[in-house]
Amino acid sequence: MRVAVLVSGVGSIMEAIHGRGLVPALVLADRPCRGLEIARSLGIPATLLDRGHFLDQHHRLRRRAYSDAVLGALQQEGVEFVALAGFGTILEGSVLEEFASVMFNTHPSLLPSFPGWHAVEQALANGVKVTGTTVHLVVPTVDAGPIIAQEPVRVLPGDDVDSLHQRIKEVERWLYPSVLVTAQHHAVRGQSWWSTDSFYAEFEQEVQRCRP
Ligand SMILES: Nc1nc2c(c(=O)[nH]1)N[C@@H](CN(C=O)c1ccc(C(=O)N[C@@H](CCC(=O)O)C(=O)O)cc1)CN2
Ligand SMILES: NCC(=O)N[C@@H]1O[C@H](COP(=O)([O-])[O-])[C@@H](O)[C@H]1O
Repeated sequence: MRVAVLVSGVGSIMEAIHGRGLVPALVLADRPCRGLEIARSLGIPATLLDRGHFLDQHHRLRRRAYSDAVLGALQQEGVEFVALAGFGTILEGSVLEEFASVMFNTHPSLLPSFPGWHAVEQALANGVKVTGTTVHLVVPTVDAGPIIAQEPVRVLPGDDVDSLHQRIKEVERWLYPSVLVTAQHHAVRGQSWWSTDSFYAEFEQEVQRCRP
């Protein structure tokens, strides 16, 4: 299955996906970031599709124009499966339709708590004792897609955003690839494959094999 990973940050989740043998056909970033550098160092085709180049568009059209450009880049590489890994731009329109039920995201909270771009900060600000990570399908409403997997992470005394986020990432780096490795054997565009017994059974085996 030809997989694309979309990044905006340091790329440690993308690196973990690669480390589990799921070699991306393309890594795409919406801004210059270390994730692109890591991809190139791994010999993975890497594209900067800078969303800053779409600022001349009217705000309402900007996101649509950018999303259409992402779709074009994915189609050019024959991508069949998309994993967002710290990708910082909200997508809309045809790219979401084209990759319905085969576009994934990993989010650093237990959705529906703390959606958005500042989930770890919000968990600390609200004083929760347990947060975690969520793997979900990407739909037009941000962080509202069907949940595929979740894992809890305890908040420790003295945690700050960095320390808590690093512990969450430690979980993401085994949980997200476990979902993706399994899903590539079951995912069918436009079908609710994630609620089948066969997917869940294989996913559980993958988790038992890879959970630290
Ligand atoms: N249609 C969807 N697009 C995206 C989703 C999604 O679920 N549906 N997930 C996000 C990833 N994400 C949270 O997991 C997320 C990323 C970015 C934002 C956001 O507010 N972005 C701002 C700019 C933020 C910045 O760069 O400072 C924006 O796009 O205006 C919220 C949630 C990826 N896309
Ligand atoms: N709302 C989206 C969001 O916050 N995504 C988060 O960005 C980080 C990327 O880490 P990385 O750059 O080290 O791969 C991950 O923790 C991911 O959950």
